[in-house]
Amino acid sequence: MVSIGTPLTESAFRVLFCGSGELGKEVVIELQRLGVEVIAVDRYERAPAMQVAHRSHVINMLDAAELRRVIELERPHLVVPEIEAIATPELVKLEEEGVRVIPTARAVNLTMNREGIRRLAAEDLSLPTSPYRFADSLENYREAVREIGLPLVVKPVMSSSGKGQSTVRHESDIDAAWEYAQQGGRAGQGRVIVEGFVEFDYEITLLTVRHAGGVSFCDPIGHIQEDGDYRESWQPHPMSDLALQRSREIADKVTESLGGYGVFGVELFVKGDDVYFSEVSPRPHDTGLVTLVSQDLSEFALHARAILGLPVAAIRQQGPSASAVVLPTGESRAPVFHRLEEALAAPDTQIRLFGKPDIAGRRRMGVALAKGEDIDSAREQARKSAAAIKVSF
Ligand SMILES: Nc1ncnc2c1ncn2[C@@H]1O[C@H](COP(=O)(O)OP(=O)(O)OP(=O)(O)O)[C@@H](O)[C@H]1O
Ligand SMILES: NCC(=O)N[C@@H]1O[C@H](COP(=O)([O-])[O-])[C@@H](O)[C@H]1O
Ligand SMILES: [Mg+2]
Repeated sequence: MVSIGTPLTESAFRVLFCGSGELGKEVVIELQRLGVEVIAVDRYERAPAMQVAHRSHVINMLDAAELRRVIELERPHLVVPEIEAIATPELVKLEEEGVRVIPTARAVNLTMNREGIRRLAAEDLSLPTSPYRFADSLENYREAVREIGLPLVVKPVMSSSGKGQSTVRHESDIDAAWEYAQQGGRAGQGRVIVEGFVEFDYEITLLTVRHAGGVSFCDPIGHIQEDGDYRESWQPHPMSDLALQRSREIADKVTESLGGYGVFGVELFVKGDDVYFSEVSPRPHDTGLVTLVSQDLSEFALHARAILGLPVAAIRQQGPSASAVVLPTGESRAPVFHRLEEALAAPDTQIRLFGKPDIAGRRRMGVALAKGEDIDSAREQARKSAAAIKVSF
């Protein structure tokens, strides 16, 4: 039986977020609607989820002692990792001491490092993936490149949103990709994964929900990535029955192995009827922002329900829908968003502005969402709406 008390009293059900970006913000809003007390933690002040939580802490989440201090101070019923860059081995220890980590500390620890999740998927679970090698010196890297062959993709083992990632198509780009990965990784001590380039027809995110009533799949989300970072997503992405069945089998296997309750974003490459596992987020996925308009229960609402141990009886897809990111480049501690009337002029269009407190270079600051007669028109409207938004710095 799940019971929820009263926020800010001794009966409160407390949830602590490690990471407070745009994805966490939407989950926090859903938890607030269920009367949960929410504590938001991140490395900087006024992060998006902090602005809708009951209170917040600013710490270096990669520092094990700091992470432990905040969790012991707040004594949350659940700890919800929202980004990868956390001292996950400390979460494993805390879990052994009785702290509940979503979905599990092992899942968070394995997926924070590309090596952990890739070896689990390819070697333990025998799921199809791109060919891969790991390297932590320029010499080993060059050898890995020779073994895999061009074209290939180089990524720091610890990075996300495409940071430090490059595709190598020509001999002359090999060393530059190593250098770029050295600068782009976080806390990875220079280790990289070298992956054979998969010439896929399309790629999808299969949102998979593990909850008290079993496992549910959302309709597949198609997306476009540039520089390893998402630009547009849409749902439902058309697929053959066989490719969809294989996708669900892969998603079920990998999420079952990771265990726990919550939403997982299973990233898959599809070529014909062949499906390759790429990676998985043990949390809502950025491409799943489209579910804010495409489903009756968004991926954020689903995560909230699942982690609380509540059932998900059905997920209703509500027609062709799309998202397009608002991704400005500039320098500011108080950016301003203009021409919102134009962005919202068309019916069935919404925007989210994340409220990030500053920008230094390129940063995702918002998203446009649209429904349409078909996927093409939904995508066109989402792109138009995102492009209409002008940012001043
Ligand atoms: N082996 C590969 N073959 C072809 N394309 C790839 C390969 N690996 C990555 N990509 C492309 O780069 C994108 C980003 O890669 P990946 O998901 O591994 O990076 P990431 O930094 O973890 O991104 P995010 O955190 O946004 O998921 C993929 O969605 C895909 O478009
Ligand atoms: N692909 C992972 C992803 O989209 N994560 C989302 O971006 C935030 C970091 O944004 P920032 O880099 O602008 O601070 C994270 O907190 C999370 O919400
Ligand atoms: Mg990815």
